[in-house]
Amino acid sequence: MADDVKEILFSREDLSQKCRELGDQISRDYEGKELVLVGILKGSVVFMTDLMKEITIPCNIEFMEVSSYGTGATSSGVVKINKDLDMDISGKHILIVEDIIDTGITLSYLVDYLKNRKAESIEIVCLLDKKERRLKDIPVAYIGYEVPDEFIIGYGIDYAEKYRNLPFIGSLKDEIYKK
Ligand SMILES: O=P(O)(O)OC[C@H]1O[C@H](OP(=O)(O)OP(=O)(O)O)[C@H](O)[C@@H]1O
Ligand code: HPA
Ligand SMILES: [Mg+2]
Repeated sequence: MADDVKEILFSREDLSQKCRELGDQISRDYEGKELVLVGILKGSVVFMTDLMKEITIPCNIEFMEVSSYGTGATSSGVVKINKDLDMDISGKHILIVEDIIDTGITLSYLVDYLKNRKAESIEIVCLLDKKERRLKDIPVAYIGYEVPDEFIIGYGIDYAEKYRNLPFIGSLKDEIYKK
């Protein structure tokens, strides 16, 4: 699996430090508010578990499962909701926890989808931002790192369902996905 990595972009240590920084900032910003973290499966699974441990104020956690990439390296453009929220989010402060924003199609669809549920606020924390490829503009309140226009894997993020269990974030060798 590690042989398929072109370059390690963020180490285990970098990522744990980044979660600490984001957790501190979120804890300050949401002090006294009813915070619900909404992890977007599957990609956000590792980021969500690391980030939530660094948040020092009370919060609920929820998950949605959303997909648009399938086994390819480009967005299908069609966002599929495989699992919706379990709780009523009216009056709550929603913080969507996402691993990567690329075209922006997934997050803009999601925010639109959740808009009429009477949440007090809806914001996004996204670990990685691949700015160069953006097709849909969407404001992201908290961003971990900017990444180059490479196919990213590891720390929950897959190519065709593989590499999610790598403990670091890297780019995938071109020959693996540009066939
Ligand atoms: O900004 P976009 O171009 O929409 O891309 C970002 C989305 O793509 C990936 O999800 P994917 O559809 O691969 O599902 P997964 O999280 O289960 O891997 C990633 O986890 C984001 O949700
Ligand atoms: O670079 C990426 N890697 C994996 N999944 C993704 N979904 C959007 N961009 C990416
Ligand atoms: Mg994926």
